[in-house]
Amino acid sequence: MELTAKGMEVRIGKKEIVKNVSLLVKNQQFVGLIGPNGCGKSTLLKSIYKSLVPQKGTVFLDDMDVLKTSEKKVSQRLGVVGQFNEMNFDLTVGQMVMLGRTPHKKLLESDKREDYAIVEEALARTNLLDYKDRSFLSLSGGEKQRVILARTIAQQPKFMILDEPTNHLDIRYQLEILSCVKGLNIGVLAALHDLEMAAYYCDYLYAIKNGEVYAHGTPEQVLTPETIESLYQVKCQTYINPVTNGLGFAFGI
Ligand SMILES: Nc1ncnc2c1ncn2[C@@H]1O[C@H](COP(=O)(O)OP(=O)(O)OP(=O)(O)O)[C@@H](O)[C@H]1O
Repeated sequence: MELTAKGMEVRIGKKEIVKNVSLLVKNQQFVGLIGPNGCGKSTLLKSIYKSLVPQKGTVFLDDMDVLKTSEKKVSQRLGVVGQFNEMNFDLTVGQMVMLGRTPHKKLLESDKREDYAIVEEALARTNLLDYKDRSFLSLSGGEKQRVILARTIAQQPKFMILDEPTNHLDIRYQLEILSCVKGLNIGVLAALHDLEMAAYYCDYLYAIKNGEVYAHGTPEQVLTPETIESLYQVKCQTYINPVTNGLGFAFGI
């Protein structure tokens, strides 16, 4: 499934936060959104997944006009792992992940054997089988993050948007989560702060600065010292990471 966002503009109050951004995620591509704090990544993603209404722009998932289609229909195809996942009421991990099945059910329809099997598989993919009966609110930040990903996997979306999915996660789980998402073989658009991970997992990158696309291309094209220095106001040198054989980065101020 292909995502096409064109001419996205978001203003909050008088401030222009997203300025005429267009981007494309081709079928099964893993596309990363990078850029400094406050450059507009989350706002852009929210305007794409209907959490806020852009002043201008269109979003299509293949031929589905996302901004004009009902939430339920969109959720049958698009899964979202947002940045903040706080809840005020408690559910078990199993119940939380079962919520991912909601878009595929009719009102008050009960859970079927197939739904339980899908939930088990999502828990297995995220290494959470042992947590199934734990209370969600008792989990650590990183564990909660994995549950939210499991819920989104159980939704069986054809496209996934993730806003800093590795927030709260230790190094091992950062790698596991991104490998897990990559292994879904669906289109992915993810805001990522870690440039080595972006270089390693992404097929294509959009760098955002002051609400605009500053650069886009393959990780090798975008993640040059010059672009990184301009985006983040740091000194930077790139090298080949001896462990991953991917791009590595050394920073200083
Ligand atoms: N509801 C709001 N009211 C006022 N300003 C807002 C609102 N939401 C976002 N902003 C501002 O818009 C700018 C972009 O915020 P956004 O969260 O999109 O950035 P980001 O690139 O995702 O940052 P980070 O990397 O820190 O998560 C920031 O300056 C933020 O303060």
